[in-house]
Amino acid sequence: MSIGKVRIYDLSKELNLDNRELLTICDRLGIPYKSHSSTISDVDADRIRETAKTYTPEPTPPKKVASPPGPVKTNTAPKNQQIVAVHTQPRPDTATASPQLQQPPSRPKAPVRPHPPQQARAEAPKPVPTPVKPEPAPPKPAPALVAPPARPQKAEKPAPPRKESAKKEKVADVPKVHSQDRIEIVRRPAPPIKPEMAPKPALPELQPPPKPVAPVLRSPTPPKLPPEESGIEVLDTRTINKVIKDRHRNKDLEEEDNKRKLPRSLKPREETIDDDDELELSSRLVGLPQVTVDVSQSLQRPPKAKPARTSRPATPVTKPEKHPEKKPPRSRDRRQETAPEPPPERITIEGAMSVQELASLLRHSEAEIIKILFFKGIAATINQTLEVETIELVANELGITVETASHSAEAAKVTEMLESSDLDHLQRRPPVVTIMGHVDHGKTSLLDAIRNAKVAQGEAGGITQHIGAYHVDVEQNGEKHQIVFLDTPGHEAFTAMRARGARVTDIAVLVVAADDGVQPQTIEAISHAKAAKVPIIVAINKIDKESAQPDRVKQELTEFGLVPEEWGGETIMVPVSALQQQNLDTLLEMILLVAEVEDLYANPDRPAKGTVIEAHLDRARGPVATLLVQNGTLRVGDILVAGACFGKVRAMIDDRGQRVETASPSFAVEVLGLAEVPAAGDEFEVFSDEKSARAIAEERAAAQRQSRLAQAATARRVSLTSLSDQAREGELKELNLILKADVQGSVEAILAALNQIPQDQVQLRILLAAPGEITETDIDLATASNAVIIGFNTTLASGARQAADQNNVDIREYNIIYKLLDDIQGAMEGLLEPELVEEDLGQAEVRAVFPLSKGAVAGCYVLNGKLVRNCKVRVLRQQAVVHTGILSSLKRMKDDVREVAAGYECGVRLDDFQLWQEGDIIAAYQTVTKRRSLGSGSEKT
Ligand SMILES: Nc1nc2c(ncn2[C@@H]2O[C@H](COP(=O)(O)OP(=O)(O)OP(=O)(O)O)[C@@H](O)[C@H]2O)c(=O)[nH]1
Repeated sequence: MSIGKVRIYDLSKELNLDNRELLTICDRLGIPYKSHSSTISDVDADRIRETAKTYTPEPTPPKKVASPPGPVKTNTAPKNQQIVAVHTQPRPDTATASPQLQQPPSRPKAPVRPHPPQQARAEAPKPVPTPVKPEPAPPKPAPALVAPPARPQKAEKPAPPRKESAKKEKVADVPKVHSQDRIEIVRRPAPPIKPEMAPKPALPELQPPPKPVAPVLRSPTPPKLPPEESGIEVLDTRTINKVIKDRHRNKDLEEEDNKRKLPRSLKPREETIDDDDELELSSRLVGLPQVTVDVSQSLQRPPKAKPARTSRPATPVTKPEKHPEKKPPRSRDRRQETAPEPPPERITIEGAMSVQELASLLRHSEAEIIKILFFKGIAATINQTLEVETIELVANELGITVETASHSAEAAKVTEMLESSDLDHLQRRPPVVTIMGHVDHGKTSLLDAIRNAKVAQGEAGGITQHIGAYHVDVEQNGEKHQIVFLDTPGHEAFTAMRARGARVTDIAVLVVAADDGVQPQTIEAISHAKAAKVPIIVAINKIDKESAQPDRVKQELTEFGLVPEEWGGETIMVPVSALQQQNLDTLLEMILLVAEVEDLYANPDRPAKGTVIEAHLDRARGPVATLLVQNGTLRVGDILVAGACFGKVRAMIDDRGQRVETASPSFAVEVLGLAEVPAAGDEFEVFSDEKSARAIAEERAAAQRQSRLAQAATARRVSLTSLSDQAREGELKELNLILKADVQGSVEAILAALNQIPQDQVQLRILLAAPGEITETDIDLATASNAVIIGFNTTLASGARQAADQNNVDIREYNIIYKLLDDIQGAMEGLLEPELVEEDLGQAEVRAVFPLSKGAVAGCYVLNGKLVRNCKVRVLRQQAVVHTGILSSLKRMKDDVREVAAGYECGVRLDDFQLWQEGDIIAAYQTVTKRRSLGSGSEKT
């Protein structure tokens, strides 16, 4: 590809052609490109301009859609824009919470449509800019079709008889093959990516019968993603940190950096033990005291006991999905004979597995696994069951990434919101965008700047705590578009929520501060977006700063597969300043551009389906859930099931605080009327029949209860077995916790933050972590397992307080996460045995000895410090300790005194020592307790 200077997209605007047409010309001229956001050289651009002069647009290309232009249509007419946007200004009185839906490639019924569009085009003044949305067609039955004037550009080249030649490779045949209805969907520019796909590319989706399934809704993942994204790359923090370190180590060698494509740590480590070592190790290990742990209980497990996982009882052994290869032989002898297969880069597991199974999965010897465990302080045998955390520990050591099946499924989840029956009613929907990035890189500011509102203020703890959703209206080329932003929080603690954010996202905007570059959460965000196959647009923020180095950021991003367009890559990178509102229009334009490539359709004419973005219990209003409608239209009065919660929509409030009656695809609304608080990430669906809705909700609730019981049982078992383990361990302590919070997001945030607390000396056990009130059941669990209950922004159910008092259960309530973390850390430190430390008080020299009838008194001179009655003393004679005891009597002259300071004389008598000699030194000291800290050694109290 030539190092472009002109973006195809811009050229299409210049020539008044639509992107697809321009791509067709590119194909004809043999100019390579990947998408209409690709750039091409000036020379190629000139060739295109030349060709464009004689270019004849496709006859029927149902191309654009935009239903009848009139953007403000009300629900009346043929459902075009019916779902009136919730725009700021002339909000349709009835309140219809819906971003504008554009009749998708309006699937007209009339196969004959070629004419209308044609005319439309002909009439449509080419003026690229905006207006002139052909009013012409409106009256016609299939206005939508005619409307396409959305892209007036074409008009210009009307004359030349619509030669199919031009477009034939791509869309041309389309209309013929398929029922006219589907044409538009197909027209998506995605296919152009590969010229070979020319002959009716994505058409299959359009076929009426075969349900197109998810691909339509969720981005089929065009070219946006970098090359190696073939596999899902979810990097854990350790790997990320490694990568960062690597990168910084080589910071100054930028050229080398350039060459380095994949961070070393992402590749499997080569470090293997030779056979000899292995043998030796094996034999050594065989003799190891069987101090083994029930590793499944993981008491010995060093640090981080990912509590989140606790919730899911480790299921029996699992297999990697991605390693179809046969298991390597297990016997050690045979193992040594076999040529080792290259270890995998990542494995996927579903739960615990034995050392033997893990070895086979990792393609390393059992001895090596055992060795690694051994050096981590875990003595394990070949048949020992390892928990997920332990497996991760081993795999990390080997440079292998571990994914839990559920995790990867979640990340890569394609929400199949569309059904085949929707095909005939598809309309374009606004893109749902998530803003991701490292802490303080300006996510909130950017969102603020874009929607011109204040969000950053008043966030408890100074950080965004909950996911919200907002939409903005963007006018482009005279057309009104909408973009829905999910407001994802930026603090590291909310990683889990952010990951979820990517799940319902069509496009991820990755914010990277130009003065700070790629940071751990930047990389996490990249891997989450890649895993979810969501296209990434990079916003290089804070370019107003003097220290901004946008090129450096680009350079750093290339290491993670994001190569800027201007460097020949495919990633759109827009330098912006949220603070000075610089370049925001370009960013929005790019979002719309990418959105156009994605197939973002939904059928508003059906009952709603979507995802719970957030939910909490409001004291006044009851359960409140923020629902993102992904298909269909949600209406007040609808009966729905969200996760295991049944509900009837009592009221809906949009992101601007307005009550609305309906919410259409891509729109998020706060819904009142649920019976319980669903979990964020739960899917919801509207049912026509209350009875079946209730039945489904109950069924799911029962399943949840079941797993909760299992979870509690597991927790109890853990607690019991821990007794023996702890006894063996001697040092290890644990703090059992039950965590209840207002919303799932908080739960996850807190769990993630707790994970950061060092746990090598005191381990945290989260017996239960769930949103909701603190109930008597929680108290029971706490009583049974000697746990402390932590409540975050939540309340106590009736009877809970009394039960807690009766059972002496400690309930701690918080509303600021940092305070909670401090307390937990304090409590953990409190569990460490305090250390007794000696503190010198002073020294005195014996200058005379006065025998008494009973014993003797030493006449002393205090050299330094002081002597204190009842303090501890050592009697030193020629630097050797001749006695240690308590200073039982201390006199000045004849008076008993409490202490004598340096420079004074005094009489000292010890109960159990009389053999004083002149010249003896009395060293006085006291012992004090010092609190040990979790991090390192000890710290004074
Ligand atoms: N100079 C400059 N400062 C910016 C810009 N954008 C954001 N900031 C500043 O960067 C800091 C962090 O901005 P936020 O928007 O809170 O960052 P965030 O990524 O949302 O932070 P978290 O919510 O904590 O993850 C604030 O002090 C902003 O004023 C920018 O374009 N230029």
